[in-house]
Amino acid sequence: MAAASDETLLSRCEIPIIDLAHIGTDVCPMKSMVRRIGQQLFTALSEKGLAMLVNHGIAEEKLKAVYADLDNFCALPEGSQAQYLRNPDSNHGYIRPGMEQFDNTKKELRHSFSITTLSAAAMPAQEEVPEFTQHAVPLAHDLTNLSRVLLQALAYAFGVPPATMLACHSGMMKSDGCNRSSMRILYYPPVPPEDEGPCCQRDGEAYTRCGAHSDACTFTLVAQDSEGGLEVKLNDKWQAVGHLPGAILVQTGELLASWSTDMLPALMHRVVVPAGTYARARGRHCVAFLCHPDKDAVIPPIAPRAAAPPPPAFTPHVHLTLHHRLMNAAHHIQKRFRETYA
Ligand SMILES: O=C(O)CCC(=O)C(=O)O
Ligand SMILES: [Fe+2]
Repeated sequence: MAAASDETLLSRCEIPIIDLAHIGTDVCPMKSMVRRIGQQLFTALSEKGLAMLVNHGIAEEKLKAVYADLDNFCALPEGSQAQYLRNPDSNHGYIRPGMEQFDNTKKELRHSFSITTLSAAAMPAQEEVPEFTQHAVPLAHDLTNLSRVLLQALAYAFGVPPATMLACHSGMMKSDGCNRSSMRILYYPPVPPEDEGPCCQRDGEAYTRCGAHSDACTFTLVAQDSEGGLEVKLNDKWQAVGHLPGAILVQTGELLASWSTDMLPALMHRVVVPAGTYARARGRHCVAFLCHPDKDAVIPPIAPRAAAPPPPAFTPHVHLTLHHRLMNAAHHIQKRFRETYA
């Protein structure tokens, strides 16, 4: 069931909004700002599992360009698309509607191009989608750099050296197979699909856009072109998020939840078929950047610095447990892939 009213977390002012203006760059961050943002991020993720980032420096035009490229890719004949289908080993490539299911009770209407390597050879060819590579690669770098800023901010809040946190995520988008980070470009087509006749209330029962799940990563950055049905589970209730033009959402993933022993719980989320005819007929675009640690990373135990309640005592036993979980992060992700892909 979709969230009951037209109200959203945003319209009720229940989403923390974090302003990244003046934070500097990932290589030259402004320390005092990074510390402050670390505390804001920690509070937001521990209380809500998400925050909206504004003044993050990623121009809307860059997002619009990749949305248009995915539209052009989706318009190619199936035979052309087939050359780029997702490779299960690298997790790179095109995922047709129905190939990736988070919830097996409804058909998930979603096209996704998942980018894990920035090599031009792995992208749609110039003659098929002319500027796919030129648009996707810089955006992937921007989202990597934004993730590196947030990792440093979180490190301060956890009392971990920022360099350590960065070192554990050093392979993001390096295309060498040592890190599972991915940039997913997503298109949710109108509901029902154009070849299935007019829209009716029952479409929400047969179809969904993205089934309920949490992400098997450190955190996810989400940019979206419209509200289009994004919901999160808070206090056991599904709640519509709402859309703040230009903002990028950050959501806690399962690995951050594990390392923080659930001080920052993983956020369950989904995208439902919106109730209004106009929103259903419009389709929705989104970019989700899943920030993963390196496959061989060992993250030190983390505890909040100045947050209440007081940090749990990390005994050697807890350290061992965290270390053990971390060593199994790669296995955890493999298991999730087996459950999700047809
Ligand atoms: O479209 C969205 O907002 C969510 C996408 C998502 O959850 C995912 O790709 O993991
Ligand atoms: Fe997700």
